Formats: sequence, C-alpha cells, structure tokens
Amino acid sequence: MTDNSSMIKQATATVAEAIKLDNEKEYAEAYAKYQRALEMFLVALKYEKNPRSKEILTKRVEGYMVRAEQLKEAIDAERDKPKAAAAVGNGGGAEDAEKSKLRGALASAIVTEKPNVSWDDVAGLDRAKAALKEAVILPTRFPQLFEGERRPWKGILLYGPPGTGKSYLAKAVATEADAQFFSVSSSDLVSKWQGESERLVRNLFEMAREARPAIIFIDEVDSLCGSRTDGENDSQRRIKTEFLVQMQGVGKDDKGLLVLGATNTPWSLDPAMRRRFEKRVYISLPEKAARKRLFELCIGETEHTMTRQDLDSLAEMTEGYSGADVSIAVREALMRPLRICQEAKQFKVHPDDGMYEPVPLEETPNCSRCPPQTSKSKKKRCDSCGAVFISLYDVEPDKLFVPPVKAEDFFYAVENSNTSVSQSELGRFDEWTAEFGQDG
Ligand SMILES: Nc1ncnc2c1ncn2[C@@H]1O[C@H](COP(=O)(O)OP(=O)(O)OP(=O)(O)O)[C@@H](O)[C@H]1O
Repeated sequence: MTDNSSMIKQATATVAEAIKLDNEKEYAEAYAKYQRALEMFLVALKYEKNPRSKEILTKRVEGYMVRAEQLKEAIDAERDKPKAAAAVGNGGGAEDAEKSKLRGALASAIVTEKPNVSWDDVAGLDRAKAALKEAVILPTRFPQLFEGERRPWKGILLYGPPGTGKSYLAKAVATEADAQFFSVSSSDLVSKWQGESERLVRNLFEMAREARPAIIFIDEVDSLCGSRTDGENDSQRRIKTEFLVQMQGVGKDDKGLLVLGATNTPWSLDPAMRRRFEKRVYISLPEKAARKRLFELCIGETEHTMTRQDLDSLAEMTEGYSGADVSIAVREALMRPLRICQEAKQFKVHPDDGMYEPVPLEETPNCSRCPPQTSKSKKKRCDSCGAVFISLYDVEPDKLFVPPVKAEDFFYAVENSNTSVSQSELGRFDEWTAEFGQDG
C-alpha cells in the first residue's frame, strides 16, 4: 500500500470516529476528530496524483468541513451562554481574559487603519478593480443588485508576479470600501504566533464577523495555505485546517464578509483553498498605457521638463517591467538632480532672485573665461559669466535652486535598470491562469 492510501485510510478511520461521536452528540470531541481527519485528508490531497480521485477527495473534504464548521458554531454558542451569564454577574471569566489576550496579540498583527490610495492611484488593472468593486462597493451601496441568486463574491484571490500592485490594490480597496479592513501577513501569523496561530485565525474571523461589513486581506496567502507539506509541522497544518474551516463559513452565509488573498505562487495553494477563492484574478505585468500612467503617478508633483512624447518612449522602453520596477526607475531618475547638486563644483547665480543653480560636473567650466580651479589660482567667481566656484555645502539653504528632473535622467535610469520578472515565470502564470484563473 502506498503512503498516500495509508494516509487516506487513517483519515477515513478518524472521520468515522468523528461521525460516531457526532451521532452521540459529543460535539466537542467530534469537532476535534473532524479537524484531525481534515488535516490528514489535506496531506493526502496534496500527494494524490489521479485527478478524478483528487476531485472526489476534495468533495469529501468539503463535506466534512461544512460539518466541522456547524459543530464549531454550536460549540461556540454553547460556550458563550455561561460566559454571557458570568459577564452579567461578575464581569467575565478566565476565558474572556484569554480571548482578550489573543485579540490583543492579533491587534498587533493586523492593520486596521485606512490607507490613502484611491482607485485612480492604481494604474491599469481594470478588470481586477471591477471585480473588487463588485465585491465590496456595490453590495453595500446598492443591496438591491444582490437579491435572489445574485450574490457578491466572498473570496477573491489576487495572484501574479511580484511588484505588480496586489498589495497596493488591496490598499485601494481598504480606502474606498465602506467596510472595516483587517490586513494580515500570513508569514507574520505563522512565524510570530506559532502554536497560537490557529486560535488567532479563528479570532481574526470572529472579529471580522462582528465588524461586518468587513474585509480580511491576507498577504502571501500561500505561506498559510500552501500545499507544500514537506517540512510542514503540526501547528502549520492546524492553522491551514482552521483557515479552511473558517473560509467554508464565509462561503456559506457570512453576508458582508470578504476574504481577499494575494500570492505570487498560486500553484502552491492547496486545492481546497483554491476553491474557497471563488474569483481568481490575474494581476499581470502592466501594458504600455498602464506603464505610462505609472510614470505619471510615480513622478506626481515633482517638477520635470518631460514632454508627452518622452513619456510615451519611456513606456515603450519598459516592456516587461512590473509596477515596482517602474517605480524604482522613477525614484532613481528623481534622485539625479540631487547628485548634480552634490557633485557640483560651480554654481550659476540667477540674476533676478540670487538663487544658486548647480552646474553639472560634465558641463564645467561654465564659460571659456572661467578661471581654472588649480592649487595656484583659487579665484571664486568668473568675471565673465558670473559663475561661482563653491560646493553645495557653501550655499545658503534657502538660496539653492533645485534643478528640475529632465527626460535624460529618466532615460538614463531606465537604461540602467532591469526587469525583475523572468519570461519563464510569466509562462507559469499564463498556464495557471488558463487552468484556474482569469485576466485582471
Ligand atoms: N498597478 C500599479 N499602480 C500603481 N502603483 C503600482 C502598481 N503596481 C505596482 N505599483 C507600485 O509598486 C509598489 C509595489 O507593489 P505591491 O507591493 O502592491 O506589489 P505586489 O504585487 O503586492 O508585490 P509582492 O507580491 O512582491 O508583495 C507599490 O507600492 C506601488 O508603488
């Protein structure tokens, strides 16, 4: 018998015990057994090669998850009853204290304040924006659009190469949505809260449910729900199971709760997890028009002397760049005037306002009559053109004229930069999109 079939056999035996306990109304024990069985089934799923068997197994796992979720709700409700009574009597018990400790820990792992990124700050990605608006804006603003069988998306996965704006888009959702936003990095959850993580996950969902309408954003969702079970320890498996159970609840009847996930490696997601994200949107490298917009956004209000045509050429030259690559090239270009200031050995004085403008090193001297700055001759001013031979630190701070950034600064920065995403990586995303996703 292969290892996998023995794992399935064990899981089946454990689930049989869970069902028996369930029938005997021993719900807490039944829940624990279901969880254990689910952990084993998930490992088995990972190693199952036969697509048909995989599908059957996934359906079974989902069925058990539904039951585990129902039991959890019943157990929680039962547990809350005496707690509510105790709260009336003496202000809460040990369980409350533990819960608030966990929530305190969680508060440091989640970001709830609103960022300041609007839809317009995100270049391109129109279909992704439309899907997110459908999920988070329309249901609260126009609930009548979601009557009958038309239900908003409950789980959306943003996937794509690094630096394409997945987290940035999530920030736009947080800014624009009229909902409480909970943002967690799953690598943080896993690494910082080992042992506690599964309860933290449960509390995270509880807090979000209480705060509905709410959005839970999980960055690097693959590190929480990946299928790479090699080296995965018990605690990680339990987090994953808890997450799947919670997500199953979201898929069912959690009105007003959206789970937004982001990953650079969608293929490493557990199949069961992948199905929880019913909408999977590819956040691809930006097209030319989006790259042009990215240049504009990254330059913002900074003074420059570029024409529309220069911008067009830059957008053309940066094919294959991610949004993050473009923003790094722009930052590089924006720094070039600072370098001119720092390197300058000569400044021109503006006759109208007395401001000092640095002369780029390669353009010195300013005129043919400028005195040479040798060890013998140290004349500080040119009588002919008025250039002054000083360094940046000799200029009064309020007299410094900052040279605007020029097109050549951008061309230089782009020519000296690189794309961070390889063709082979892109191929992998295309394959995954064809099988499981859709273009953003
Ligand atoms: N479409 C875009 N519009 C505007 N800015 C973008 C866009 N894509 C990337 N950027 C810029 O690049 C930076 C990095 O993007 P972000 O962190 O959102 O990428 P990511 O896809 O989440 O990457 P990773 O997967 O590595 O976390 C952003 O802070 C933003 O400045």
